[in-house]
Amino acid sequence: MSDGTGVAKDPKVIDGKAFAEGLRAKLARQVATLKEKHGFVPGLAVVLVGEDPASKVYVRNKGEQTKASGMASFEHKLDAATSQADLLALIDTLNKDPKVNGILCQLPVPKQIDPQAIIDAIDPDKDVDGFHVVNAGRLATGGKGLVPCTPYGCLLLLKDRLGDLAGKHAVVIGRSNIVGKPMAQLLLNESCTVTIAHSKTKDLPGEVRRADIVVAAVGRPEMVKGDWIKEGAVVIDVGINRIEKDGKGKLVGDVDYASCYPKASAITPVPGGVGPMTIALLLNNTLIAACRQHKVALPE
Ligand SMILES: Nc1nc(=O)c2c([nH]1)NC[C@@H]1CN(c3ccc(C(=O)N[C@@H](CCC(=O)O)C(=O)O)cc3)C=[N+]21
Repeated sequence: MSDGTGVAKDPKVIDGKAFAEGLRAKLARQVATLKEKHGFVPGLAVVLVGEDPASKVYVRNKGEQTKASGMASFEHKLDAATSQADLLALIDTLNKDPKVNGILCQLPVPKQIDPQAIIDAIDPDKDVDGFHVVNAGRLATGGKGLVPCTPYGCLLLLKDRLGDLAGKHAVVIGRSNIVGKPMAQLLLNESCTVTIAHSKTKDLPGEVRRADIVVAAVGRPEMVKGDWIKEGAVVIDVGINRIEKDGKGKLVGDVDYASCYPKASAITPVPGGVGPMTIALLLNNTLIAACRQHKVALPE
């Protein structure tokens, strides 16, 4: 396979960037269809309070991609000293605005604000992060909700590689509400046998060695080592860690790529793996939310 640069692509490497580009091209066509047939475009509101470095990268990429897909982007950049009451008032306005179909408040928020209060305040039907308890409950009970973007993106990459996931043993490392828990739910819904490992897991390398699918979402740079990986396993790296290496800033995942690569049958790189998928699925969730709010079918 070639990407036009003359450099052959490594088939072992799961190209999340290319997959996300394909998704976004499809989204742009769907958005165009909605505009033509139904006279509306999906709208996404992103709220950023203060300046978190990880959120800034995310906001920059997202803003460009929202507009490129033909959707409406509403950015609200608030001062780091914003009170919880003021933020809740903005969320209330966005909940009531019919042009806003999706709302995302960047996390983390400054310490005077309780993130749970913000998540609880967002209309579940506009909760494109899928963090609201109603959406977590729908995912857990097989209902029609909005699925958190990062695990959703990981699932699409896995299904693209493996097809049917039924019966696979999946080990999810990390138990956050944002990635680990919803990832485990999604894999369970695909009939995987799922283990959720975490900081208190007794023999983490031993647990990971049994996995056909490894999803690493702990936020610890290069923690998962090659000798933990069963020959032929598929490795999905959710981590985005900025580290200093040889005096330079570098982006690494939760997986020690160099040692895991030879063992895996497929592996996601950082950057260019799961990260771009998160944004593509955010736009996809916005499209889904908009279609439901307008009571029209999702275009082909
Ligand atoms: N309510 C909320 N929802 C989120 O989903 C959320 C959030 N808050 N706060 C911040 C984190 C971070 N996050 C990223 C998503 C994509 C990339 C991404 O596109 N990464 C690229 C580029 C990375 C780079 O070049 O720095 C890659 O991995 O290839 C990064 C980071 C979403 N977050």
